[in-house]
Formats: sequence, structure tokens, C-alpha cells
Amino acid sequence: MIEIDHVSKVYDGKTVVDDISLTIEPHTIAVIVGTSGSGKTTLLRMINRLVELDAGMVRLDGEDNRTIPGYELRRRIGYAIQGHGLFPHRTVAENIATVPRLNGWDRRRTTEKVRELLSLFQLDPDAFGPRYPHELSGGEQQRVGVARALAAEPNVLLMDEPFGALDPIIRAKAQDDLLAIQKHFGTTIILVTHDMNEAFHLADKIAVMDGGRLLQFGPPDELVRRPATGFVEAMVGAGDRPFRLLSMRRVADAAEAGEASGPALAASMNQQDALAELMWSGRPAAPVVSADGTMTGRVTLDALLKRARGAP
Ligand SMILES: Nc1ncnc2c1ncn2[C@@H]1O[C@H](COP(=O)(O)OP(=O)(O)OP(=O)(O)O)[C@@H](O)[C@H]1O
Repeated sequence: MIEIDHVSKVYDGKTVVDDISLTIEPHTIAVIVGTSGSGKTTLLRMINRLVELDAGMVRLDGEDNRTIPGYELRRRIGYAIQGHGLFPHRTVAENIATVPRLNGWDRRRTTEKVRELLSLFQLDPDAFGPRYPHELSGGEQQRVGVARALAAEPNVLLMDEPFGALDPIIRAKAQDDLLAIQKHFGTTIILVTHDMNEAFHLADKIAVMDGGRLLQFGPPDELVRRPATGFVEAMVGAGDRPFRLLSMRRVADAAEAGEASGPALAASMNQQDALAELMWSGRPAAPVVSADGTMTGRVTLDALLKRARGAP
């Protein structure tokens, strides 16, 4: 658990992080959003003490982070940034192995970890391990950057606009990879982004910042239904509310008994995509199929529209 307890930071007489408190539960993803200069990066860097606090305290599993030695913090907390920061003269495998080596892992354990991570990020270890960063595309470099941050099996991963430079298709893929990896390792992730779609896609809870202050910290659904301020409402995008609500739910949750014709929709598909599919194919309903191939009923346009208006 990460407890951020009344933390503040002042630069040149200006309070850039202003008395912020929030608690991030283990194995969850918290996403920090807000306007440029609102203090997101500063808050993130206070967790691993790349920025020292002027007031308040950050506790990691109950321990004041100022009492934890720097090397221990770097072992426990991975850090991934936009532009990845790979070492250009080291191969991909050597880049990923950096922190395990510092931690004194033996060669075999390190090699296994590197291969596991490359495979998880869908990069063939034999093809990509020996290459140098400049021999990779931007998206591949970014994935290696995140793999490197995860190499020492940190409990916590801090990510600052990790996918900012990626095109939308690769970005969506990187987000899905991250979700799968978070499930696999149970890592607690705190991620800063400018992209509200990314925030809604990834977050268990979203923190909205403005002018150094925390305006709201809650599940995506709560931000849509009960925005704490007009600023939060504007960040969520008032016009996008119906789609945001649908994007957070699966077809399985809107399925009902009954028949429908045409191609089936996966129970795991999100309701926003299902609505788009029904509208595009001009159907009032579609059959629903579960992951094991069983037909589990149907989903109707009506049911989806009701949910877009806020029905549970
Ligand atoms: N080392 C520093 N010295 C002085 N001022 C700083 C320093 N780091 C950040 N600031 C200022 O603190 C404020 C918050 O910066 P921060 O990088 O945390 O914002 P941000 O929300 O992450 O912004 P962006 O979205 O543009 O990256 C800004 O006004 C910035 O100029």
C-alpha cells in the first residue's frame, strides 16, 4: 500500500504540490491526470524520492520512504518514462538486465527474467535480445523500457507518460500489454497521462489534479457520475459521458436471455464497442458468446442505450 499523506512541494516560493493525500491499494492501477504544470510528475517523483518532500510523508507498506535507503527504493520501485531512457550502447537484453545485475542476481536467473519479460511484451527474445535500441521501432523501444522497469520484480511501478510518443494503434496495444502484465505480476502501478481515454482504460482509480491540488480521487465510474468540481467534469468530457460509462463495462453485464441473428459478440467485449457494432451492422440485437464458445444469450441496442444513460 502507498500512503501519500499531506505532501507538499514548493519551488521558488510557488507551491506546485499542495497538501495532497491519497492511498493506493496494493495490486491496483492509479492514474494521475490534470493540466500541464499541475504537479503530476512532481507528485509521482516524491514516491521514489527523486523529488524530496517539503511537507508530509509518503509511506510504502507503512514505512516512511525517507527511512528506506536509495538502492532499496530503486529495487522496490520501477520507473518508466516517456522516451524510455534506454542505454544506447547496451543491447536490449543488457538494458533489461541492468537492475537485476545491480541486485546481484546470477546469470541464469537474469537471463530467464529477460526472456520472460521479452516474451510477455511479445518481442521474440532471440531476435530482440541481442539488438541495440536504435535497431528497434519507437514502440518496441518503449516496451523494452517498461520491461526494464519491471525486471527486478518491483512491487511498485511508476510510469510518467510511458506511451505518450506512440501512435494510437501501438498505444492501445501497449496498454493491453500493461494490463496483462499487471495481472501477471500483481504490480501496483501509478501512471501519469494526458490522455483521458488511457486513464479510463487502465485505471482502478483516477486522481485529477489542478494547480497542485487534488480535486478528486476515485474509480472512473464515480468521476463520470459524480464529478467533484466543474473542472473534473470538463476533464472527463461531459459529451463523452455515455461512452465512458459503456467503455467501463463488458457485454456479459448487459446480456439477457433470448435469441438474435448475425455474428456473435464476445462476452468480454466492452459495451461501447458492442454499441458501435450494433449501430454499424444495423441490428437491434446480437448473440453473445463466452470465451469457451458457449452462446450465453443476446445483447440488445435498448439495453446498451439504457446503460449509456446511466442505468446500472
Ligand atoms: N526542479 C524544478 N524547479 C523549479 N520548478 C519546477 C521543477 N520541477 C517542476 N517545477 C514546476 O512545478 C510545476 C509542476 O510541474 P510538474 O512537472 O510536476 O507538472 P506536470 O503536471 O507533470 O506537467 P506536464 O503535464 O506538463 O508534464 C510546474 O510549474 C513546473 O514548472
